[in-house]
Amino acid sequence: MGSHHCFVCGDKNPKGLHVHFEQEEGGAVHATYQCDPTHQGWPGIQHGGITSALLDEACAYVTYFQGLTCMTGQLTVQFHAPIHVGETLEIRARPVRVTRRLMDIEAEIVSRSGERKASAQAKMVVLTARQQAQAGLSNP
Ligand SMILES: CCCCC/C=C\C/C=C\C/C=C\C/C=C\CCCC(=O)SCCNC(=O)CCNC(=O)[C@H](O)C(C)(C)COP(=O)(O)OP(=O)(O)OC[C@H]1O[C@@H](n2cnc3c(N)ncnc32)[C@H](O)[C@@H]1OP(=O)(O)O
Repeated sequence: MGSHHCFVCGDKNPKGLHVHFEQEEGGAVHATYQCDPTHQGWPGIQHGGITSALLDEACAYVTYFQGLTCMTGQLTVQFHAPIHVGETLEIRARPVRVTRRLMDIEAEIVSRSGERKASAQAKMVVLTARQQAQAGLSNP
């Protein structure tokens, strides 16, 4: 569990998505999520912002499980197919390149039947102690 009040994963956020991420060998993460009717954009279709938040969070969890304090510097999302209300989704992310200050991460969302719904590439910036303090994350 990251922050208890996180919109995507927080167990104490009454308006949150309550997604639980698990770690895999090699630094990858995964979670499942069922598309909720309150998160529609077009009728019956999940809002792209929710899809983006799920992908962003998966990328954040890759860094979190490695003990790093990061923020998303860049997130590029591709929406491949509509996500329908009620569909159960698998969310996955994995590190592809790691330097001292940056983690490049790829994430994707697939349906239970294996249809690729969305994918993303993130640049997660490893915060310096000063940046953590400036962001108010010194005692998260
Ligand atoms: C049990 C309880 C534990 C409690 C723990 C609590 C919390 C922790 C929890 C959870 C983790 C899990 C869940 C996640 C939580 C949140 C989820 C999603 C993540 C987000 O949603 S987070 C919000 C959105 N996010 C922002 O709000 C960032 C705003 N922004 C800034 O705060 C600065 O902009 C910053 C710091 C990003 C950069 O600072 P800066 O500009 O000073 O850059 P700096 O010198 O540090 O760069 C170093 C290297 O990153 C490269 N770089 C920099 N910026 C880049 C960019 N934009 N694109 C591509 N590359 C970039 C440079 O090029 C250089 O690369 P190189 O080393 O190769 O030269």
